[in-house]
Amino acid sequence: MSCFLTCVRFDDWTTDKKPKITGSVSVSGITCYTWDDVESLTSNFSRLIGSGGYSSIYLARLSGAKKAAFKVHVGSHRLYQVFRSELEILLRLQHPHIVKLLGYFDDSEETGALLLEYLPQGNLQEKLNHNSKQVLPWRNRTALAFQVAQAMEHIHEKCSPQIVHGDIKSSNILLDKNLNCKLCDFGSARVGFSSMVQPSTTMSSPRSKQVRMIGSPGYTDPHYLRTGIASKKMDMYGFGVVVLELVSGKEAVSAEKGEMLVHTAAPLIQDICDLGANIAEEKVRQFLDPRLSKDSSLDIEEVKTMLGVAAFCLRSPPSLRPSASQVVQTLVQKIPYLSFLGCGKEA
Ligand SMILES: Nc1ncnc2c1ncn2[C@@H]1O[C@H](COP(=O)(O)OP(=O)(O)OP(=O)(O)O)[C@@H](O)[C@H]1O
Repeated sequence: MSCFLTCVRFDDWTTDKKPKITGSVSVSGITCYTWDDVESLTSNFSRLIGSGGYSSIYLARLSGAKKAAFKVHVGSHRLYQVFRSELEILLRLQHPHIVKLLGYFDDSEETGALLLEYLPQGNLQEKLNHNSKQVLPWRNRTALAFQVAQAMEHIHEKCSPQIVHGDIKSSNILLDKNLNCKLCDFGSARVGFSSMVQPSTTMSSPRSKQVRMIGSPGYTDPHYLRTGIASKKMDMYGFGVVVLELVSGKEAVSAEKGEMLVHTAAPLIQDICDLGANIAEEKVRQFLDPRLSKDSSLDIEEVKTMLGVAAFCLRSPPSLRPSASQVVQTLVQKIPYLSFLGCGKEA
């Protein structure tokens, strides 16, 4: 098999931001594969493990029986551009709670594939689903909120140039065997100043060139829908919805009634904003995932903290929302065990 053809290093960026091919040995651990390799590692695409609007994700088996996931974008230049954009961003990112890029295939025209570390427990949306065999314990839910906030703090504040994810939602949060998480799907992400550019061409003239709107139903910041301006605060909004899902166990958009969780939670969110920790326990319990009633780790004050975080993240105008690092600080101050879970420090 003709793997390990080329390598890409973080310091090998050319001015047009395309990864520069530097040799035949993979030094940084990020490998460029051939299409034959993609076919062979996925056993001819025999096991589909996920799919989205832009790609299909297949199980790949590396040497030594190590598993990985090949995220394949095939068939159009538009999908290819989504692939390129995600590749360029993942090449910059290294964080314990962001999915790791292991390699890629790129035909430079219309097909691309990202080889990602494999997360065996699927995504958070599936795990919270009522048909899931396992009920996610309360302590894991607080830890997941904390870990996602840390990943967002990294992309928003600690890396340069800063990155807006653009599609924070529970199906973009992948779980490992210990129920720790990694943020994935940077296909909608915006880097640096590009995140602040208003796509006025789409909004003003239907004839003009289409600019792709980002985000997913139930998670999209109303301010972004109105203005088209992608910002860190739109990520905070999506995070607020994810925290509501973690507390309630409900979907962002109910499959049965089509109701949005932000709407059903609105009266409670208002009470939290008005009363803070003085909110009646009864109201909090009514919103709480009923499957947590027997969970001995449940602490109602922690539930109030999580709801407080969600309420602040969902505020309008966006300038009233906290930053990711403020969320990280609040969670660790109010839920002290989070700092002892081993997820408080970057690896
Ligand atoms: N590394 C991985 N390990 C395990 N499962 C994965 C991995 N990457 C993706 N998946 C599965 O595939 C699903 C879709 O992945 P992803 O969101 O990256 O695709 P997409 O085409 O960008 O989707 P979207 O329509 O949300 O933009 C995930 O929700 C998850 O269930």
